Amino acid sequence: MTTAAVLSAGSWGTVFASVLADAGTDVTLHARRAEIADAINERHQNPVYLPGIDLPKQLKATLDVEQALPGTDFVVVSVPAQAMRASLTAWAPLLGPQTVLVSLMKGIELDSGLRMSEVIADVAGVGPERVAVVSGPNLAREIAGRQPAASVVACTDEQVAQRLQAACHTPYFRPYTNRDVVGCELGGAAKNVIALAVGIGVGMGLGDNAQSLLITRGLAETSRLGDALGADPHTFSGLAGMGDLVATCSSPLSRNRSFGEHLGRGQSVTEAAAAISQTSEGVKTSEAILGLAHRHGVEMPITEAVVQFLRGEVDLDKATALLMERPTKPERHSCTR
Ligand SMILES: NC(=O)c1ccc[n+]([C@@H]2O[C@H](COP(=O)([O-])OP(=O)(O)OC[C@H]3O[C@@H](n4cnc5c(N)ncnc54)[C@H](O)[C@@H]3O)[C@@H](O)[C@H]2O)c1
Ligand SMILES: O=P(O)(O)OC[C@H](O)CO
Repeated sequence: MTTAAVLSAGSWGTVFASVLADAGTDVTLHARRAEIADAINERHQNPVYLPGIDLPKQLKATLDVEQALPGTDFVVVSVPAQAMRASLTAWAPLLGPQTVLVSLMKGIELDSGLRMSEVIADVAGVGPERVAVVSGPNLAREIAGRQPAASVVACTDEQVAQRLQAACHTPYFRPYTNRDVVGCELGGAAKNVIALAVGIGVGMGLGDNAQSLLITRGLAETSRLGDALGADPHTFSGLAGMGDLVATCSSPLSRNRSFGEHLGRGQSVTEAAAAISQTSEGVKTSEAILGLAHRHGVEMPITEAVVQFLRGEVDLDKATALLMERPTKPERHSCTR
């Protein structure tokens, strides 16, 4: 039987662990709080992150990472992107020599500009063939209700991707494989920034035309950066690109879009963070992506406007003007600079 440990028991970690369990994988979920571990083991619920949702009865939770990790086929990491390096540094000594590490995270490390799979490889000292990524239009609460969804399992080693695909394939969760780890991770991280922008627009009372503008040109600027980073341009029209962008920008379940809505209604970043109270990766990842864009000479005007607004350098009217008053130009294929 395939075995997996999932670190940790937030929204997506809990739901992806449930998917693995429903797929027949033997899963242990690591929780940081006793109330969560006990509720999962005794009542099959995670009352903090997924109140009212019934989890698979075979899903086990533990507070003891030394019990969860040793000897597992997959170690799945699902913590906020900016906390990943420190968390994995503590867990790395417990990893087995064959274990494949799986990132569920959709962020870029702020200080280094590294993607999560790069941070994992760096901290765990493993090659790219032992690091996989799961990314796609996967709003945790819908999947917790076993509503149909698809995703992408990306790894440079196709056989590793296929093993993970089999370990998480259920009647309601359909994973595709892809060898383009760069494109899948960038698509997942950048869509959070665009979802912030769309949410801000919604909060300001802007209509569907403006939302479509941000989504479409957001995909264009993401594809430009992907081109510079060596991603496969086709990835951005797939589930980890356009698919996730549309789901996140359209759904009231998205924390990033909701965070943006609070900002668009005039709340501060601190007030919006308090209102959402869960991970909204786009806030810090916007800075990281803009840093990458500058380093590679890529124009990302929507990301730039989001960053300037979050830094308090421009207000919403000025941010809107920055985007709308840019020089006009032909609409080109999205991955041409
Ligand atoms: N929720 C979703 O629908 C969803 C779907 C796909 C991908 N993701 C991605 O998964 C990642 C995790 O998101 P989430 O929704 O589970 O977030 P969450 O806020 O629901 O849970 C975060 C988890 O990380 C833990 N944590 C928080 N700070 C930590 C720290 N400093 N060190 C170690 N652990 C810490 C928390 O205890 C919690 O278990 C993010 O990168 C997110 O973009 C989320
Ligand atoms: O709630 P968000 O904004 O973190 O988005 C969740 C998932 O990434 C959607 O695929």
